[in-house]
Amino acid sequence: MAFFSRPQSTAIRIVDPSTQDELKSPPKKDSTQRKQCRNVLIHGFCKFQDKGCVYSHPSAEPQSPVPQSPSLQESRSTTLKPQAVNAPIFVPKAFAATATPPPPSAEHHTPPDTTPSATPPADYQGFEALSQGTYNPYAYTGEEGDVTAQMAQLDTNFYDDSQYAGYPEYGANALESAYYTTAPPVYLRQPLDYHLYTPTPSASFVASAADAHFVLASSALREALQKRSETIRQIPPIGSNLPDELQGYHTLVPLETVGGTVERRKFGNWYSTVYRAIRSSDGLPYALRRIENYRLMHQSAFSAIEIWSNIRHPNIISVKEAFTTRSFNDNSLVFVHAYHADAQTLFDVHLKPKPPTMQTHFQHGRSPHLQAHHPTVIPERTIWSYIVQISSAIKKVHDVGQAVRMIDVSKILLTGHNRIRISACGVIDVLMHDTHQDIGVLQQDDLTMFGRLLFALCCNNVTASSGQNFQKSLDFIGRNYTPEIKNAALFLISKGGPHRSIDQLLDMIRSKVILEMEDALNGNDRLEHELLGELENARLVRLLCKFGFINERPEFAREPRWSETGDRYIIKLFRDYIFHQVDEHGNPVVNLSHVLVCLNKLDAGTDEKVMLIARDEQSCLVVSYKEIKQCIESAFGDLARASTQTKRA
Ligand SMILES: Nc1ncnc2c1ncn2[C@@H]1O[C@H](COP(=O)(O)OP(=O)(O)OP(=O)(O)O)[C@@H](O)[C@H]1O
Repeated sequence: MAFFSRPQSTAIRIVDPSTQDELKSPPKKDSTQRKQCRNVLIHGFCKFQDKGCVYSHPSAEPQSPVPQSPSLQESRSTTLKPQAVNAPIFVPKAFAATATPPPPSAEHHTPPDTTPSATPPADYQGFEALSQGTYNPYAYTGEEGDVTAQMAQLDTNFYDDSQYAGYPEYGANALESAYYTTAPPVYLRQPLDYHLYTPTPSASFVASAADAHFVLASSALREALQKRSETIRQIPPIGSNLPDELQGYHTLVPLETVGGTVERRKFGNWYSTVYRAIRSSDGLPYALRRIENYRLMHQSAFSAIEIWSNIRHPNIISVKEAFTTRSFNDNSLVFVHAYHADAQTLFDVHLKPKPPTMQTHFQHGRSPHLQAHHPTVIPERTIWSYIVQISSAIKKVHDVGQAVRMIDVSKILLTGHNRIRISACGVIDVLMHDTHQDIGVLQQDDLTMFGRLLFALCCNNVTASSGQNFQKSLDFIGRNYTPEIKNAALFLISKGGPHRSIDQLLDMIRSKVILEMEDALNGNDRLEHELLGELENARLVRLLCKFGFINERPEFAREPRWSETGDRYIIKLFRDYIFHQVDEHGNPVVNLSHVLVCLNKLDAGTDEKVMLIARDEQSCLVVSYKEIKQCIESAFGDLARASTQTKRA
């Protein structure tokens, strides 16, 4: 059985190196068997002697004018010398299996023939190409079979096709066609290093440390998203006396303080309360708006909900459904909307009087006493952003022949950084179903309500557009904002004719719409940038899962060969090396950085060596991360194959 095949080489006894004979490196290929390099004959030296030229170079010493690069020298000096540990060369099973290069495949290993009919003699192609700056050592086709074999060997050692089998988009062919179709000939197939974190664009192009108009700075964005998750998982307050279940929704949590001394505002003529609830069928949170004591007279009132449930717009809170219920011990009407965790109304954000602060007086060194909050003027850019977003939402609704009917500071929610959405859509349509009104008139009302909202936001006062405040508010807007804002507010609030439309407003503010689009696209780039940074999060989990599958399988508990020899033994010792280290006092070392460093190196398959010590401390193994990676791939492959065989049987 494949699982139990005995490894070719395993443990090395720890012995005194001086007592051991020096081991010889494997003999190199006899260069005299190869043709002599013509460069040496013609020029007396070959520039490419150490750079891939496969011909023989009899006098090796001073003839190469090209000094060896430090990195090359270094990599040679750091190459494992088996003598150093006085041990035979360790060849793990998986490695040994792939050590013999497979027959060269034309598709992958033969260098593409780039030269058309008038090809210069093969031996001189290198110089020609060099003079043209396109030198490719592997296109030096004098002994193509030899080069191809070398490439095949290199290829096999660097890259194992099977590890990408599950990822068609990472497949070697896909990569080649994606990256190299128009490129000049390649010497080696370079797989995408998908185990490496891809560098994100320079901070000077995508500034993730600072707030963008629609996206917070990277750290603040993460914090906000964490807080949202926390909010979604908040449990209902004890003694809230809410129904356990409501038409397929459970775990109701009120989103506003109710009862006690809290003054309740009315939704039209009715009291309403908003809850977050979890829908049983999909386990997701939704916002439930309950209208208390409302008796629905006609089922046809819900027809508007059907229309609203089909409207999708980034500035409208989507409508899911509506139903009546007696679960609250009254006749309640419930509207279900999309839930946006941590959303706040524009009233709460900008207009609500804030609690008094003492900060100013402390700063001036005077005795602290409470200072009333003075509302701050909302920046013009923010006002324009709100205007464009609300206009866009209104346009969508008017285009489908509906009216929003509720554009108010208490019904527009701030759901993200400068992102607003109109909430409670469809509610008035149901509540006022019996009062028939012309849709054109309702759409004109939308514009007027929009104008009032603009006055309220610019002047920090919900009654800014009312009779006695109107002139003062207009002056205030004139002093604090550009004339364009004032014009837009006047256009919306004025009793225009029936031709006043949202399209006219959009024409007036075209330049601001473009600005908003720029910011939205920049926000998109920022989010892609953030996503790129998170893309490879799963790779260490994948590795740990493989460890979990391989280590200590109970069905092999009585089979010492499963874990005590071969690849599995190396994996077991490596697992000890990562997780089970102890300090000099025998206490466990719990060092997460060590774990992450080891797993990252393992995933990358680096050439760095580690010494793995047997549990009895009588023997050790010196293996590279690359070899351990191959052991894991091989052991996991055995398991994966066995699992599919069982299924087939
Ligand atoms: N879809 C939603 N997703 C998340 N939170 C919401 C949603 N709809 C409303 N809320 C939150 O519920 C709370 C109450 O909303 P509501 O519309 O009742 O506002 P209000 O200021 O209490 O107005 P009202 O006078 O109508 O009671 C607000 O804090 C709002 O942020």
